[in-house]
Amino acid sequence: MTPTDLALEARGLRKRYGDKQAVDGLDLAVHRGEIFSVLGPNGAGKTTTVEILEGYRERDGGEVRVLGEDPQTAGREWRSRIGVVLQDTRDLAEANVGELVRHFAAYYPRPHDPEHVIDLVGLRDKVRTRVRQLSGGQRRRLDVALGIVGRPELLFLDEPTTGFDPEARRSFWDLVRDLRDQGTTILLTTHYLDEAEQLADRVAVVQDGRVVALDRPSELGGRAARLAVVRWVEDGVPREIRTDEPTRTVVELAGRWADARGSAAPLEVPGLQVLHPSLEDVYLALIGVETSVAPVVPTLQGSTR
Ligand SMILES: Nc1ncnc2c1ncn2[C@@H]1O[C@H](COP(=O)(O)OP(=O)(O)OP(=O)(O)O)[C@@H](O)[C@H]1O
Repeated sequence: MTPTDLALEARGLRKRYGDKQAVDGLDLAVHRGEIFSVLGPNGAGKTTTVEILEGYRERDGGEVRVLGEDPQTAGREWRSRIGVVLQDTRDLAEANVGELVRHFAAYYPRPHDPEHVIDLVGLRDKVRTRVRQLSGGQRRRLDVALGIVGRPELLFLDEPTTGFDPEARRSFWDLVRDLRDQGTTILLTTHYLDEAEQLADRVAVVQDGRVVALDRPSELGGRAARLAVVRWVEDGVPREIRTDEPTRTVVELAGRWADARGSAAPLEVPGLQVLHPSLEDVYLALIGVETSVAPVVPTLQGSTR
């Protein structure tokens, strides 16, 4: 991988607020053209990290390159190449949707057609509506429109679908995939595990200011974390086996169960269940939260949860 294949790279990133070490030696490398998701519990250091990468916050230590430049010293030309979905457009409450998107487009050298962007985010029928009259979900779509209208090479999406209804989330996901397919690199922070699973090419789990796991969503936590759990109840005692061959395990269990009871035909095994850990189960195990499927996961820090 050459440095130019990376849209952004952070090494040993550190940031402290008073006696709180919010970012504590964090490493991150995002390839050009990928959707990279950052997951982590409240207070893990995600927003601080993203704001440093966006150039809105100074770091205490570490190396950062975003589109080849240090965000702390990069100029206007660099800023026009990144897109940031603002959390809040309240200051602009009196403008209407169409005015605002056109106004933002004018700041960029190669913007998308504002009308096309308004269609893309599904706000065509709100084009003359003032910002303060939009619903929460419509406001987020407007935030996204403002983030992408400048045709950014790198787009930061911070919890973009908060307040969306299920249908709006799905159409937003399609929009994000389209942007990626057109070559936009996307850094997505989200609290929705299904969103990361649907969208992200790779996921980093951040806890206590460090990356504790990094992989494709389907591989996160490693093979052991993905083992199926076969459960049943024997003599009133719950039993379980972790296996990558749940079908064979169930067939063997059923055969043994019937044999032990002198039956030639299969018998129902009480409480039989086959469970597959979801990304959410793996994620919760990584950050140390117990769930009913609780897989065993190694973290990048060397410990096992
Ligand atoms: N301006 C600040 N001054 C002091 N402490 C701060 C400041 N900003 C963040 N912190 C603290 O730094 C830690 C990391 O916060 P940060 O907002 O980066 O986490 P986060 O992962 O984005 O959390 P959330 O998911 O809740 O948005 C938290 O303990 C937070 O209280």
